[in-house]
Amino acid sequence: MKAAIVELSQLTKGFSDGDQYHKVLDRVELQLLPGDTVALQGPSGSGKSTLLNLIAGFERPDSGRVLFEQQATDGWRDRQWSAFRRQQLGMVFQQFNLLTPLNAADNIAFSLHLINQPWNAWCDHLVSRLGLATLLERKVEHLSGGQQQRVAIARALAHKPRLLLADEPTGNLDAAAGQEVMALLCELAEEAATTVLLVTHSQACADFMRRRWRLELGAIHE
Ligand SMILES: Nc1ncnc2c1ncn2[C@@H]1O[C@H](COP(=O)(O)OP(=O)(O)OP(=O)(O)O)[C@@H](O)[C@H]1O
Repeated sequence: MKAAIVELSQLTKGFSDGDQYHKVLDRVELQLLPGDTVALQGPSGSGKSTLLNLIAGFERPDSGRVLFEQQATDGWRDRQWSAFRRQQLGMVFQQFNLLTPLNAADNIAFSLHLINQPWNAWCDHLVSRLGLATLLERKVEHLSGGQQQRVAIARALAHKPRLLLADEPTGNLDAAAGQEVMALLCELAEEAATTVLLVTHSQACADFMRRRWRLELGAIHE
């Protein structure tokens, strides 16, 4: 059996609201294997984004562990989390989260700039497959939602990360644009050998993934 890219072990996380503690994740166990594509679904407020935030290091667990490629992250400082995100992680969000003063090309090059790498043949391939060749000089705020999400996918995969976290990537798109974005995301993640964990409320979107998990009452069910 291949070693997990990400493993959550007995992971518990909750939030305090006044003097009430509200447990969101309760001793969650999961493993994402190399090449996995997984849809994470569940009711609103069940903790899907919280789980992604724990894997990305934006939140810290109350107890339990996040392991990345068998390395425990418990002792990581902010600097190590930043390096991990720059080098190993790609992220795609519902709201695109592009750098709006910049054009499409500079947004895509941004991930490479953070690790001191130049634009390369893989970036040209991403641009070509995502249909962005004629849009590279355009400010991203002047692009349509579908075009912006295609730029976001190129940015997320430009450095061939080990793991792609996608949070409702089609949430702001119509059905046709959503299907197109999902097909490209899957194709390019596979070419980059990137493991995908995708949060979605859309069954059509989840159907693009090979595995499906449901998060409910703090626990994951496959
Ligand atoms: N930083 C925070 N402080 C306090 N409570 C939080 C925080 N982040 C999340 N929560 C709470 O944790 C619970 C899970 O939130 P989360 O956003 O992870 O759910 P979700 O499954 O992604 O929901 P949705 O599908 O609606 O996006 C919610 O009750 C939310 O209010």
